[in-house]
This record gives sequence, C-alpha cells and structure tokens, in this order.
Amino acid sequence: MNERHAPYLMDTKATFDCATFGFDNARIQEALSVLGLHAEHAKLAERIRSEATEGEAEALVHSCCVALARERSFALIERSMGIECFTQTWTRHLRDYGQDFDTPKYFGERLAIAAAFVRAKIPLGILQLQHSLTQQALINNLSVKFADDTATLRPLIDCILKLNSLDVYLSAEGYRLPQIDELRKALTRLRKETSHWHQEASTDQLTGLMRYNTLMETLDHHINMAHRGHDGRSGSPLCVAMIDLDFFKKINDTHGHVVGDFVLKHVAGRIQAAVRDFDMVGRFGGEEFVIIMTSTHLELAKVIAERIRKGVMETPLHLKELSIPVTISVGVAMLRPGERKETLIERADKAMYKAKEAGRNRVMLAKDTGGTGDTGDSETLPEL
Ligand SMILES: Nc1nc2c(ncn2[C@@H]2O[C@H](COP(=O)(O)OP(=O)(O)OP(=O)(O)O)[C@@H](O)[C@H]2O)c(=O)[nH]1
Repeated sequence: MNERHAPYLMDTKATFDCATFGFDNARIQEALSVLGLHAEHAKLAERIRSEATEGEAEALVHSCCVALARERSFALIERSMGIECFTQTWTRHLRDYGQDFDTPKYFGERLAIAAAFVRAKIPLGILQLQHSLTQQALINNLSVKFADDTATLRPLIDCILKLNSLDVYLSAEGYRLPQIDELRKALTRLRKETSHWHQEASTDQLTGLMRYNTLMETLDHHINMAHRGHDGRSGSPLCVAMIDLDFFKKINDTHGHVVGDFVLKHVAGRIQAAVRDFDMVGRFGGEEFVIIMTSTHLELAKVIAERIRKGVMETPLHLKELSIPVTISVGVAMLRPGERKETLIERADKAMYKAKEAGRNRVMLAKDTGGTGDTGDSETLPEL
C-alpha cells in the first residue's frame, strides 16, 4: 500500500478544496448547467442509491473489479495504491452516489481522487473505465428491477448518464491540475538550471569575475547605451580601465603557479572592493582585468583607478608565513563619440603599457577629446 496516496482516497472526514482546481461556485453551476443536472436530480440520485447501491455497493464494486482486472494497466493500481484502498474508495463512491452533487464538497472529492490517481501514476483511462463500469452496473441493476416500469426507469437512467458525465468531467479536470503543476515545477527547474549554467558560462572560475566573452558583450551593450544617451538624446560618458599585474611572472616563478592563482584571486577581490556597486569588472586575459564604468567621466574614472591601485598596493597577499606584495598598472580611456569597443580597449591598453614603461604601479590616462589634468601617479598621455 502506498502511504502517500491512501489518505486522499480513504479519509472520509477529509474535505477537499475544489477551488485549488479552479472551481468556484460559478464554475460549479456552469458545469451542472452544461450537463443538464438540476435540483430534481437530487431526488432521482437518492432513488438510485436506495434501489441500486444500498447494501449492494460492495458486490457491485467486486464484479466491476473483475471486469477491470482484464485491463493491463490495472496491475498499476495494485502496485501504486493497493486494491483494498481502490475498492474502498469505489464502494464509498457508490454508497454516496450522486449525493449533494451540486456542492463544492462533491466536486472537491472527485477532483482530489483524480489527483491522487495522477500521483499514483495510474492512467486517466482506468478512472474513466471505472466510471463506465459503474454506469453500466447501475443501469443493468435498475433495468432488471424496473423491467416493466419504463416510466420510472427512463429518468433514473437519464440521471445516471448525467452523473456519470459529471464524474468523467471531474476526473479529467482533476488530472489536469497536477499535470500543470508538474509542468510548472519542471519549468522552474529548467529556469534554475539555465540560469545556473548561464552563470557558470559567464563567470571566470578562478576569480569569480565576468569571463572575456561576457565582458565584451557587456561592454558592447553599454557602449551602445552610452552613444544613445540614457535619455535617448545626448551621449552619456563611459570609461574603461585596463589593469595588469606588475612582474607577475616573477611571482609565479618565485612561489609557483598555485600561489600565482591565489594572487590573481586576491587582486580580483581588491578590485571589486574598490569599485562602485554598479561598475562592472571582468577578467580580460591571464593577469589582465577590465573595468567598465558607465556614466563616468575620465576625471572620476581616474579617481576610481587610483583607489584600486592603492588598494592593491597597500594589501599584500598573506599566505601562511608568506607576505606577497602586489602592484598593478592601469590604463584608463573614455569613450569617444561613435567609438567602438575595439579601439576603446586598445587605447586603454596602450595607456596601461605607458604606465608600465613609466615605472609600473601607476595609472595612466588615454587623452580624451577634451584633455585632462595630471595628479600624483596618474598622467595624461598624448592622444593615442
Ligand atoms: N598563476 C597564473 N599565472 C598566469 C595565469 N595567466 C597568465 N599567467 C602568467 O602571467 C605571467 C605574465 O607575465 P608577463 O606577461 O611577462 O608579465 P609580468 O611578469 O606581469 O610583467 P609586466 O606585465 O611587464 O609587469 C606569465 O608568466 C603567465 O604564465 C593564470 O591564470 N595563473
């Protein structure tokens, strides 16, 4: 017996909320009206119960089960919910046949039974066969009893057909919700996985920063935005900083590649700590990083680049007994009107090489069209 499904099918005191399945009073009335089930059918259903199911429900279910057992997928019932649970639910269904068919409770119970069948992975066809067999058995039973009284028999059969249609309809609806639920869960899972893989694909494993491709796509996007201007009219300033570790080969040669990796990670952390929340940092290559600074003029970009340089210089990496000092050289360039990312990066790169040539551990600016001043370690370069 499958414990998970049994309570849904057997707990007679449980009330099932048909609203979960999208049935409010208006929808209940709509379904009843489509099927032509009215108040007068309550009396007919009562008659069916007293004539055909009272005291006979178990025998009826037994004979139906014998027929149903010929169906190959019937074995699933035994495996997933157990025959006892199945027959008890069916017997209860027959004893209460058509009772309060116009109430949310009636709808809720049938919807929940169908949902339990779905969870037990029993095909909808079995549940619908069960309804057909019930209909057949009741009609046969009454046809024998009222063989000579067609005036009584006809409305009773009409009522059975209608109540059976309602059962078939509710079983189909009950099957739909869990399936939609499963679909929703599968979609959520897929979305999570996609976003996880997207994150993996766009993140540099060592530093946790953006990878080269994502960095370039991001730069492209922001350059387009900057050319258009945030208000869609005038251009908006954008700067790029190219950062390269100084004498990194020596660090690798002295301490080994693994320690070199720790240094890269450490510097990436220092850069992230020094930039503003909305600046975008990526790993450009081996020991090169790029920062995209939107809505930022060269003057401000220089201040930020200086802050990063100082931050790195003042925070050596401590590894056990080792203290490894690190410095960086930085080139900063501001986007020119109509400029593409390739030349912007190239100008920042050239400025960075000028910083190397000038003695390293400094910030150099690629001259923008307006020209900039020079403070401290930063220098303004001739136009590149
Ligand atoms: N540990 C480690 N080393 C790397 C990685 N990527 C590149 N490198 C090393 O970075 C070093 C860069 O050396 P160079 O280009 O000569 O530059 P440098 O020694 O930093 O000297 P300057 O840039 O002129 O100051 C090389 O030894 C590369 O092998 C990496 O992911 N991990």
